[in-house]
Amino acid sequence: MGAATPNTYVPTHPGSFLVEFVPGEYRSSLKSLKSFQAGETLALLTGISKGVKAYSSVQCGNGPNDHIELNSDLLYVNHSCEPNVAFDLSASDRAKWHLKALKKIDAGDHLTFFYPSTEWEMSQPFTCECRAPTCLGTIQGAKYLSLQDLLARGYVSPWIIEAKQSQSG
Ligand SMILES: C[S@@+](CC[C@H](N)C(=O)[O-])C[C@H]1O[C@@H](n2cnc3c(N)ncnc32)[C@H](O)[C@@H]1O
Repeated sequence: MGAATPNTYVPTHPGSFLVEFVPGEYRSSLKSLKSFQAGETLALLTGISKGVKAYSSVQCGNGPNDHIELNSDLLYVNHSCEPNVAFDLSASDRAKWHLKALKKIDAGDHLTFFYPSTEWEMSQPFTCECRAPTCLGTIQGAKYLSLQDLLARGYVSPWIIEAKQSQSG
């Protein structure tokens, strides 16, 4: 699925999430239409496919081909340095991969995840506009952050924790 446009948009999770389209490159975002408790699963990652590293991919391991495309509105989950959701791809069974709440989410909240929690070295680094008090500025991937900075965001993929431990060891 390529990026949607406002004219052709059909929600992939009707009743749960809605893309808010903003003119300009990469300005759009995903809003929750429902409330969720911390720890709750917002959605299973159905419809994913293998991909190559891209602005739209999510990394699922340290192999060269360990990138997936979400093929859904979850593409529009922006980054925040104080995120409210995480992509948990830790299960060996892909059917269990899911988006989970890191804190209480109210209907109307925008969904954000901490991109370095899954991305080692991003294809498209950017200057973060999350405005969180603990904003890290430039977001390039886990390779460029300390394990402490990663763990402070509530969730990090287990393979990234291992890679950071080997990097510093
Ligand atoms: C997977 S897309 C997320 C959806 C994107 N906002 C869009 O409209 O297509 C990732 C891109 O969105 C932008 N982005 C996401 N979070 C951001 C943030 N906190 N600050 C600035 N840009 C961000 C960056 O350009 C990033 O490469």
